[in-house]
Amino acid sequence: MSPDHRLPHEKGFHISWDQIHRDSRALAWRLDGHGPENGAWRAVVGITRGGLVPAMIVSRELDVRVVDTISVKSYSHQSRSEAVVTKAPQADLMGDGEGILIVDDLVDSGKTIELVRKMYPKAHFATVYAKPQGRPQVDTFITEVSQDTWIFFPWDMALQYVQPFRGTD
Ligand SMILES: O=P(O)(O)OC[C@H]1O[C@H](OP(=O)(O)OP(=O)(O)O)[C@H](O)[C@@H]1O
Ligand code: HPA
Ligand SMILES: [Mg+2]
Repeated sequence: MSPDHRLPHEKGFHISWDQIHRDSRALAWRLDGHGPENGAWRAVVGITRGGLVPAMIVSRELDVRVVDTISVKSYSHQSRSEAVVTKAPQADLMGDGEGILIVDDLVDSGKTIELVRKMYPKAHFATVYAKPQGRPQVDTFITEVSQDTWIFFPWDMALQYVQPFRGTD
């Protein structure tokens, strides 16, 4: 994608599979022992689709075997539209969210988590990455990036050839 297509984001932060794995593990370790039932979490819920990778890694690290999903759609390419829930997790599992760890890959404007938090006010919200505008919406995160940075995840990228810095004749 050309830089023009990335505007209005000034910068790109490109994350490899290895990096998201390490950062998701760091998130799990930070959350370990902080659940309400003897430190344990009742369930991990991933916000689709980006939250599914960190949710899987967190649930694996914390040995949580109950994993569910909530589907929220809010972005089409890089433009934001109204966030809508297109699939909810199991109602009897969720209750008001007490003991539930809800995981997403990142928080940007905070609108996605704001919507989910209204549904489950007692849940704990965790993201791997956070931008300043959405930061107040998350309880735990690992790395902050500036608001004008677009985060590129490994599932949206592919290895490709790049020209040498000095070019060729
Ligand atoms: O804090 P916000 O401004 O709401 O943005 C953050 C959300 O946007 C992205 O999801 P997206 O809606 O693009 O869907 P996807 O996870 O299926 O790619 C990202 O994965 C977060 O869920
Ligand atoms: O920076 C971002 N990267 C990928 N998806 C996103 N959805 C909102 N912000 C971002
Ligand atoms: Mg998402």
